[in-house]
Amino acid sequence: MSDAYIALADGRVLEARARAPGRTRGELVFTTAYTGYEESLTDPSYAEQVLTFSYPLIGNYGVRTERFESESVQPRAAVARELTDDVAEWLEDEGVPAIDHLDTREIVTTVREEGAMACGIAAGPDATPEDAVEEMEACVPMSDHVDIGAQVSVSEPTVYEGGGAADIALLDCGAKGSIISSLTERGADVHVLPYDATPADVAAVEPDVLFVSNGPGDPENFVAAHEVVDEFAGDLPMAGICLGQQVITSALGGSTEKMAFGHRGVNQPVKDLRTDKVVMTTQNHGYTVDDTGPLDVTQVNVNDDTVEGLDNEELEIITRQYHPEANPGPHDSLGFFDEVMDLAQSTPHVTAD
Ligand SMILES: NC(=O)CC[C@H](N)C(=O)O
Repeated sequence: MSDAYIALADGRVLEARARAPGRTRGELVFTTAYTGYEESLTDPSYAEQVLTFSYPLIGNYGVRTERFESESVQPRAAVARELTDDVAEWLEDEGVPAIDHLDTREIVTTVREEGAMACGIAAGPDATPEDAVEEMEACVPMSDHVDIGAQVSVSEPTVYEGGGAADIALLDCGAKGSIISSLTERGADVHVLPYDATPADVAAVEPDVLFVSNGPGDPENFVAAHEVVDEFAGDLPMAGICLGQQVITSALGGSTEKMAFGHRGVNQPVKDLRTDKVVMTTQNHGYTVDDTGPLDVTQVNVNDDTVEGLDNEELEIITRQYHPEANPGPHDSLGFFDEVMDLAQSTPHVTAD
């Protein structure tokens, strides 16, 4: 008798073992990362998703809060072939359902073939397959989570001091902690602003750079962030990571589209078109830039040619689709933050009036 079930939108229901009880639903995605489960499970970009680990053993070096990217577990549920007790207990304490002892290869191949899909999970002594199906049927498409930013953003402005070398206004659409620390470590004061900050809120911190963070869900739903980008383009240098790249691009007249199953892992090869150099990158996204608008493509994914880096020298904009801050993942692309610091030195400040 199983005590956990996962129902997929294609009609399949898989039996599993409950490791943290509960019922939930979300968009079923997978990561191929073989390390960094603490960082992935606390990455706000996973809100409203059910995260499957393709690597079979998750938790073999414990759980340490120093590695967390935010204060709570962000995916709706975790799925792995085998979760250690440390991870299972952490997820149970956080009230996040977790299941293991199922064929995660079947989930990965299904998502690869059919795309990210709705799923429902029921785990615990009284769980039934019907409960999981009921959850799956109540799951809404990711783009219907129109105010997803409210789940993951600060509600009040918060300043992280790094020494005053620059003032960076960071629109927190669900920022990973290591994006903030990558900037403070380079001397910047980071003014973290809510995802729905107004242009006046941004001007009030007199920033040298506007930085749009990573975040969950459909970038088109971050309407206020689009308005801020539109307002300051040309007057203030801008940088963005992942959702930040997507928001900046579409605010300037480009567009984004949903990918079949996205990129999630720590070994995605990215080629810089100006240097021909290839680096390994950390990724976690389900949308991609389609039309780049006024921005030039600087970097592409070696596997599928999707846009990984954009810039516009005149507008002083640089963006990345992958996660240069790593955490987890290779540190090949940390130099992006030095480029952001260079942008901060380049122009007169915007001042509040
Ligand atoms: N990590 C991110 O910022 C993800 C961006 C967006 N939610 C996507 O899935 O593409």
